[in-house]
Amino acid sequence: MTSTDPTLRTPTADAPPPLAPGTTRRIGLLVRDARRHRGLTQQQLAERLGTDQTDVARIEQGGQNLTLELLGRLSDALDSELLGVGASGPTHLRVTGGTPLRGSVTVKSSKNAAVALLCASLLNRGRTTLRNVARIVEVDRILDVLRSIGVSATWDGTGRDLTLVVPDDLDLDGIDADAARRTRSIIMFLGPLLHRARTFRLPYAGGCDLGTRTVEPHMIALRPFGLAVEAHAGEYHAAVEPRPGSRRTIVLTERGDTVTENALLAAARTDGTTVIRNASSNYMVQDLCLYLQLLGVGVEGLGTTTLTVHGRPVLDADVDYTISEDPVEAMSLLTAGIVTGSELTVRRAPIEFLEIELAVLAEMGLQYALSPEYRADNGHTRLADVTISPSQLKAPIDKIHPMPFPGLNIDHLPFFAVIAASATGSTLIHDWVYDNRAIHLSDLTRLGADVRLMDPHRVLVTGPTRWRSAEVVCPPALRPAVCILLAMLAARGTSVLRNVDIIARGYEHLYERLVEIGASIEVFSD
Ligand SMILES: CC(=O)N[C@H]1[C@@H](OP(=O)(O)OP(=O)(O)OC[C@H]2O[C@@H](n3ccc(=O)[nH]c3=O)[C@H](O)[C@@H]2O)O[C@H](CO)[C@@H](O)[C@@H]1O
Ligand SMILES: C=C(OP(=O)(O)O)C(=O)O
Repeated sequence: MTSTDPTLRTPTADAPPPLAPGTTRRIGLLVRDARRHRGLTQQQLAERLGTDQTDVARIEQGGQNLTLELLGRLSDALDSELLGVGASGPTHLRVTGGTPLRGSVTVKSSKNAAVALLCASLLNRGRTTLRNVARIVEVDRILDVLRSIGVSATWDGTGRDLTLVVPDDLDLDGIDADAARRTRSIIMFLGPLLHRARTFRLPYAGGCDLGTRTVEPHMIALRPFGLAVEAHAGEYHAAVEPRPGSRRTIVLTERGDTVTENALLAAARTDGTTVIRNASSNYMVQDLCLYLQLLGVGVEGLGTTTLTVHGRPVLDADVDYTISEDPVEAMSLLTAGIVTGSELTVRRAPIEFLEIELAVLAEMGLQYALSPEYRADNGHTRLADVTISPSQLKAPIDKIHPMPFPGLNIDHLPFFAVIAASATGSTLIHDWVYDNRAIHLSDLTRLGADVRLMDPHRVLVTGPTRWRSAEVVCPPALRPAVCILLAMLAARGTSVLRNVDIIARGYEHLYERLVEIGASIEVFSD
C-alpha cells in the first residue's frame, strides 16, 4: 500500500542508511506502548501524524524505515520523550528481580507537603526555612516558579534545608510558565497571591496523566475571599475584590487536599475568622496547619474536617519547619518488601496515615511488627518503624477503594494492585477518584499479572502471579510507574523499564535506596 505521507515512503539514495531491522522492531514496540499509554488508537495516532492507520501499523511492526525527522514527529504526536535522541535522552532501568530485599530503609519527607509549604512561604514577610525537604523534581518545578517571580530560595550545605525569602514586590509577569504548567500544585499560588495583587495571571495547572482534574472546587472555595477567575488561552486570569466581614464560612464542595490548602492559604492572611467545613485532614494539610501556626495564624481543628482559622493580614516571622515523612513513600517501600517476599524494616513510617492500609494488609495475611511510636521532627506526626516478614497473602474479601483521610489513601491504591497480584484470589480495586490512573495498572499484565480492566475505574486482579521479566515503557503517571518497577523487583530475570524520568517527580534517589537494601537496578540512558 502507498503511504499518504512522503516521509514514510521508501528513502531516496541520499537518505541516511536505514536503522537495523531489530532496532525498528524495538522502536515499533515503544511506539505501540506509548500510543496505548496515551489511550490512542492507531487511527488517532495516524491523524496526529497526518498519515494512514496502515503506516502506524507498519511502524509498530518494525516494518517502516525510520528517519530522525519521523522519530521527532512521533515523539511530538505521542507527547513522549520516548524517542528522544542525544546525550540528554531519557533514563531507563535494568532491573534484575526475583530475590528478596533485606535490612532497613528510611522514609523521606513528602512531596505533597513540600509543595504546599513552598506555596505557603509566599505568605510570609519573614524568612521561612523548610527542613528535610525532599530533593525531587516536583519541588524543583515549584522552586523554579518561585524564583522566576523574585523569591530567593537557597539550599544549605547539606542540601536538605531550604531558606525562602519573599520580596516586597513580586514579578508576577516574569513567571516561569513552562515550569508552572508541569505541576498541578501551581494552583496553590491562588490562595497566597490573592493577598499580593488585585489582578494576576497563572498558567493552567498540569501534572501526571491521571485524566481530568477539576479546579472548580478551588474557585468556589476562594470566591468568599473575593477571588474571581476566568480561564483564557491557557491561563487563569484572577481578579481580587476583597469582601468586608470579620467571619466567613467556606463549605468545600469536595474534601480535596489542595483545595483545603488553598482555602487555608487564603484564610491565613484574611482578617477575622474563617471556618472551613468538609476540610481534608490529610497529612499535607496537617503539615501546612503546623507551619501556619508557627507563622502566628490561629488554626483550630487540626486533623478534623472543620478548620477554624484566625487570620492576620501581616505575617512576618522567621520560622523553621521540618516537613514530615511521606506516607506514599512508606507505602511504596512496604510494597517493595511485600512483593519480593522480604524481611524488611521501613523506618520513620508516618503510621497514622498507613493504619487502614496496614489493617487491610493484615487481613490479607501480611505479617508485620511495629516499633513503639515516636514523633516526627515537626513535633506532631506519629512515626513507627514497620518490619514486614515474608507472608502468604490472600485476596481481601471486600473491594479495595480509597476515601479521603482517614480512609485508605488514593495514592496508595495503585500499590494494592501489585500486592493483590501477589496474593491468592481475586481482588477488585476501585479507583473512583481518577479517570485514568487505574488504566495504567494494566501494564502489570506485561509482567505476567492477571489484571483485568472492568471499566476505567475498576480493575480485577487475580493472583498469585508468577512474575516474569519484560521490557515496559513507564506509564505517564508517578505511582503506576513505581508499581511497574516494584513488580520488576518481584520478577525473576532482567526487566527493562524505559523512560523513568517521571519517577523523580516524587521520589528521591529511589533506585539507589532500593539497591542499598539488596535490589539489582542499573540506570542507563540511550
Ligand atoms: C499535591 C497534592 O497534594 N496532591 C494530592 C492531592 O491532589 P489534589 O488535591 O489536587 O487532588 P484533586 O483535587 O485533583 O482530587 C483528586 C480527584 O478526586 C476528586 N475528589 C476529591 C475529593 C472529594 O471529596 N471528591 C472528589 O471527587 C476530584 O474531583 C479529583 O478528580 O490529592 C490527591 C487526592 O488525594 C492526591 O492524589 C494527590 O497526590
Ligand atoms: C497524583 C499525585 O500527585 P499530584 O497531585 O502532584 O499530581 C501523586 O502524588 O500521586
